[in-house]
Amino acid sequence: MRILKGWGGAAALSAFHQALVVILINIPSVSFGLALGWVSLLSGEAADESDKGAVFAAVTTFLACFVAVPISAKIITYGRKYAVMAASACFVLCWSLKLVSVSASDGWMIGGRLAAGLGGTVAWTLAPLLAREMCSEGWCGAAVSALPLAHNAGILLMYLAADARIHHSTVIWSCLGVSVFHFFVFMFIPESPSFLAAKGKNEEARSSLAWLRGRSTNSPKLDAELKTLPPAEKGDESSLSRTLDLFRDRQRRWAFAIGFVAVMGQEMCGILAITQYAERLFILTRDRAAAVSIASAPEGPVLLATPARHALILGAVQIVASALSLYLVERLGRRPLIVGCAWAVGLSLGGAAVAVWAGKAEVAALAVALAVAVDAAGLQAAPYALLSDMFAYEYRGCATMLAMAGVCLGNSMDVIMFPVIVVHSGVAASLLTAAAMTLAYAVFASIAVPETRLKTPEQIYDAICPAASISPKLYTMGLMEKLSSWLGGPAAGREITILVLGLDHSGKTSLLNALRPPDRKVTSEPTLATRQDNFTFGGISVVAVEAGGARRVRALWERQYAAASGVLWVVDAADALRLAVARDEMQLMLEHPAMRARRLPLLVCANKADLPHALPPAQVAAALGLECVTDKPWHVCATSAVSGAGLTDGLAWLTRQLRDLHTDN
Ligand SMILES: Nc1nc2c(ncn2[C@@H]2O[C@H](COP(=O)(O)OP(=O)(O)OP(=O)(O)O)[C@@H](O)[C@H]2O)c(=O)[nH]1
Ligand SMILES: [Mg+2]
Repeated sequence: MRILKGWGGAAALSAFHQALVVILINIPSVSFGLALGWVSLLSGEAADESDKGAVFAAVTTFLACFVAVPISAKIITYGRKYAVMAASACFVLCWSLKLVSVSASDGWMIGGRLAAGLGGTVAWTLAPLLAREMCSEGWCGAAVSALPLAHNAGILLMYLAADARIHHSTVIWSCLGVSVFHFFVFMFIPESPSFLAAKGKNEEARSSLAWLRGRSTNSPKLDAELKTLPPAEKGDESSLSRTLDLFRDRQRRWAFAIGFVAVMGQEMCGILAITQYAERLFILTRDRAAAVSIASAPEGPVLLATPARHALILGAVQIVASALSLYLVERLGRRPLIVGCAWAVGLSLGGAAVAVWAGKAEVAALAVALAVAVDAAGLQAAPYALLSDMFAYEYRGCATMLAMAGVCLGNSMDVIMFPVIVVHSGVAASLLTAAAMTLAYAVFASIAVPETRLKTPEQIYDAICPAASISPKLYTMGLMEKLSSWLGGPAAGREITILVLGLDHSGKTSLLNALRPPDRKVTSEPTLATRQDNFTFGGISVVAVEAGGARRVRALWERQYAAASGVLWVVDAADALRLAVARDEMQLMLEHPAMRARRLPLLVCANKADLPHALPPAQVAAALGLECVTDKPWHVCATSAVSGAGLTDGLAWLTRQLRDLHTDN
């Protein structure tokens, strides 16, 4: 630890702790991969069974998942940590039963599969939730995407064990050892800070966050992130009422529908079956090729390797690509990855189908390998990141649970449908079906899937389906995207007054100008008294009252205080010398009798962030003494009125706060 602290300070320690947590929360997913690999043809359990037996084995495992979804929903209400441990406990049971089944009847084996299904579902529902809650912004997409990587690693490990002909009981004992070890190690990992904050355990949340971010518990640097944690939940709301609440809001409903189809659809597209039944596919491909080539070339077809090795190569390709997806999902974003990969996988599978028809075994193998690689590099992981981005803490759990039920359904259909098509209509038909389904998914993704990386749920909802009160004619302004829209007159519903304050020359008029369509922009002369404008942010009608910041007109600010529901405080982040003046003015404003002890959201724009010497938001917050502001929710964002950058995030925060105030009152 000391080495890490010396080498890169808190950042290195934080990266180490977060990586450790991501690995540990995904160990049960590795175990699930191992269990599925064990069920597959290569590893033994179903090796002596007929086609029907192998399908039955996989279906038993997946059907157990349906039972596990409501169980998972219940366990996570007691704690994320206990749920991860429960997942490992299921795998301890699974491997123990499989150990008994080596020398006993099939009943034990089926029990083992059910336990794997239960543990696997708990692991799959928890890993994206926990990764999102424990990792910092900018890393959590990659952390969520580690789930398919862990799953693929489990399958590959089992394939390797089978290829190396390791004895069955040695394999089972090793798997059992991993689950037991994980169960005990996880006891020492802190609980999710979001979960603790939602339970009102703020001190524990602080310690947990401090450990995750590699800082001491009294570090002021934790304050900003602590403010983003969910507030303490009121009462014991059941999962069912939370789920009903999820569907009550039109925007959330749409977001869920898109996330659900994105997650379930990619599971249904056939890659699982194609990898799980890879060996069988390659045998059939080889036989088909042999039949064609016997007629034309007596020496037989050229094959890259044995069918079992083909499956192993596929597993290796998949794992490398899954590792790459961790980088791509943060670098490229969710949408380009989902859309691009869906088209590429669909076309590769179509190519593979044609190659099988033409009897080109090697081309088919390469096309399938390409499809598997592209699928693992993006299509498998990115929908999970998309789904977890779409919901705030309170709905993320039930949205993930419901999506997991869809995943179980998708997987079950996958493992039932594709082998049946292979047996009745041939490999080419099954590849063609998978290609058609993936291409249909690609069309859906191209039309419906939004970009969600580094966006708040409100921003995502506004991109998917603007709130009813927003004019359908949205004004799009470069990076501003669809967040803000201009309405000529007051929108329907209650209007909320936001004061736009700050020293002269800080950029108040320019920032509001960035939200106006070209024909409504005002000249950026110093504002003399006040200027009033109507805007709609995220469905809320806002009257923005901008007051001139020159010294002689600051005395007029207080006339506006009583009507204010929120404050947008603009500072020139590139003018360090005047920050002290801005601080004093802000203190005066906050201590005014009409403002003191009122729970008004305070959004501070650290403006002119485009200038080279602009201070980052954390330094602006420190210079303004924001840590002493305890009676108002506050947030600092770096903005540039020139490009509009940063304004979207800040306004989304303000909108969320205003919406909360609006619903509380
Ligand atoms: N580079 C850069 N310049 C900015 C930015 N925002 C505002 N400016 C410039 O700063 C100057 C002052 O901007 P205004 O928007 O008029 O400032 P104000 O806060 O409204 O000033 P008062 O009305 O006098 O209180 C103008 O020349 C703007 O072009 C920014 O984000 N980046
Ligand atoms: Mg002005």
